[in-house]
Amino acid sequence: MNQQRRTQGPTLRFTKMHGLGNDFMVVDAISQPFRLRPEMIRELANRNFGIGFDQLLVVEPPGLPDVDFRYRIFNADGSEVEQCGNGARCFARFVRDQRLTNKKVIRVQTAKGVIELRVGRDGMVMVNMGVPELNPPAIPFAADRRKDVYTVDVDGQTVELSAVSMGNPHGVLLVDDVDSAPVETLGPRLERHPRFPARANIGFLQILDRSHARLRVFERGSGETLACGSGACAAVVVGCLRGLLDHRVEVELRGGKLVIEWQGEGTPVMMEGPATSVFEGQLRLPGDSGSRRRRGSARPHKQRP
Ligand SMILES: N[C@@H](CCC[C@H](N)C(=O)O)C(=O)O
Repeated sequence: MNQQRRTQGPTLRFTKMHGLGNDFMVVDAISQPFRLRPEMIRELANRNFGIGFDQLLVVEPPGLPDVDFRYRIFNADGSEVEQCGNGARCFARFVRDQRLTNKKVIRVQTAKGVIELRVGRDGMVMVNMGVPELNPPAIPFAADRRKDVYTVDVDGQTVELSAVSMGNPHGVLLVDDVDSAPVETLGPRLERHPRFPARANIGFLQILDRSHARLRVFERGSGETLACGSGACAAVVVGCLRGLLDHRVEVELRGGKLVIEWQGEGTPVMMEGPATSVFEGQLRLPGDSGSRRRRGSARPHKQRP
């Protein structure tokens, strides 16, 4: 019995959430100790053998003055990344649901700077996603000068795309119809294309009219997701720069709709959308003895409007 206790490590409380079907395991690392290795994150992200999620979000105390929290993001493949739009909305809902703050405007430190989140009365969350970066080395994207559209060679096939960073790197391709777009074939090749030295999220954008678009995103480190918030912001920036979209656009993703606003170069992109809690759970992590067995329990989450 004692032996068994020693092989089981500490328990970890978490909340399963999603933003339009882009799903997350969210961990409060303020009130409980938390450190996971990349292989453990991959195991937990597995949809058959683990909890299953696109990203892990970790809430930590702030490391800067005038900031409420620090928020870290890990893809399903265990890589730590700079930005997550849907995650930011879920983060805002999480810190209020868990009573870590009662503020309506929350300032959060991410790996790429501070973002501001505003929780509305209707439960919708508005995120200031910051000013998009279009300078190739800063994205990072390999090009000798900045252009709105780049030509990229993918195994002998010429592909036209735009490149932008929303804190994280995005490539955006215009397509006639997202349903038949080559997301599964071109997505992974472009994600790891040498011209994106830090890899990239690849969006396939269909323009419906000047204020409506459809989008599918093959995400870096997670594969195609039902929605990508930073991808929707990047797509609207690209659509505006190419003169195809107005300043306020409803973007339809596979999991639902986001409203994105961008007033043009040098201004921040605003994103508005929902954040949903699904259930709360508890895991027993493997102990130091190397036992890889996990035990868990979960209870459905009561929704607040
Ligand atoms: N789902 C996210 C983006 C998550 C990070 C991304 N996969 C990356 O590697 O940059 C969103 O809603 O923005």
